[in-house]
Amino acid sequence: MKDQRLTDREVDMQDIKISAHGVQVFYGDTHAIKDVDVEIADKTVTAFIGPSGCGKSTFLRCLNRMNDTIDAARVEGDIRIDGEDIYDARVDPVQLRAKVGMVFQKPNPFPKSIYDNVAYGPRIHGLAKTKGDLDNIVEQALRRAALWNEAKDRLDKPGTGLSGGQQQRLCIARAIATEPEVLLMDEPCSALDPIATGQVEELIDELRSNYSVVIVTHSMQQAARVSQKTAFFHLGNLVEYDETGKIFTNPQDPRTESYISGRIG
Ligand SMILES: Nc1ncnc2c1ncn2[C@@H]1O[C@H](COP(=O)(O)OP(=O)(O)OP(=O)(O)O)[C@@H](O)[C@H]1O
Repeated sequence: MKDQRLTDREVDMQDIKISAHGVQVFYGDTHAIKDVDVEIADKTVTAFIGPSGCGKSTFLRCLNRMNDTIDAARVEGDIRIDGEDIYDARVDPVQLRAKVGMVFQKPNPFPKSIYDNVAYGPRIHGLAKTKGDLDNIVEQALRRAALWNEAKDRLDKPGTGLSGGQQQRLCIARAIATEPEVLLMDEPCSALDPIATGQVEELIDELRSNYSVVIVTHSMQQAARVSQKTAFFHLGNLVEYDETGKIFTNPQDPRTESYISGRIG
C-alpha cells in the first residue's frame, strides 16, 4: 500500500463543511454509533473504512438524515453543515437531501429516460425556468459525471438500459444535478468492474474541486487512491481519523493497524 501521492495530501481543516459531535445511533436496542465526533473538510474526499457492521453506512446516513426513513433508527447528538443544525425541526429533509446528495451501492436509476433521471431533482426543486435551462442542467450534470458522450444520442432511452458502470455514473449525474454541496457515496463501486470503478474513482477526484465528498468503502486500496482524509470505524466507535497517508502508513491505534494489515475485518 505504498502510494507516493499519499505524502502530498495536506488538508486545510480550516474549511470545515460538516461537524458532528456526540453522535449516537440506536436501532431499537442495538447501539450502532457510539459518541462520534468528527469534522469533515470542504473540497476533500473523506473515506470511512472499517469491518462489516462497524457503523460506516449508519453514520453516513446521519449526514443527510436518511436514517429518518428507518423506523427503528434513533439519532442523538449534534450535526452541523456550514454551522447549521441539520436536525433542527425547521430543516426540511427533502431540501437537505438536495444539498447533501447521495449515491448508493447498487446503481438505482429511476424507471425513466436518461434525461428524466437527471432532470428529476432540478424539476422538483424548481431549478430551471425554461426547457432550455433544464436541457443545460442535464447536459452539464452528464458531462461532469463523464457520461455525456455515451448518453447524448440516447437521452430519451431508459436509464435502466445502460451498463452497470454507466448507470452508476447516471446516478452520480442525478445526484449532482441539484448542485449539492456534499456528496455521500455508500460503496459506489461495489457493483462495478475494474474499468467502471476506475472511471468512477477519477470522477470522485474531479468532484472534490466543487464538493465535499464522503465515501464508504470496503476497499482500502480505493480509500488510499481517492481520499485525502480517512476515518476508521470499529464496533460503532470512530477509532482514528487522520490524513489518509498517515492512517495507511503510520496509524496510531492498534485496532487501525490490525485492520489495515488484514488482521481484523
Ligand atoms: N435498518 C437497520 N435496522 C436494524 N439494525 C441495523 C439497520 N441498519 C444497520 N443496522 C445495524 O447497525 C450496525 C451497523 O451497521 P452498518 O450497516 O451501519 O455497518 P457498516 O459498517 O456500513 O457495514 P457493512 O460494511 O457491512 O455495510 C450493525 O450491527 C447492523 O446490524
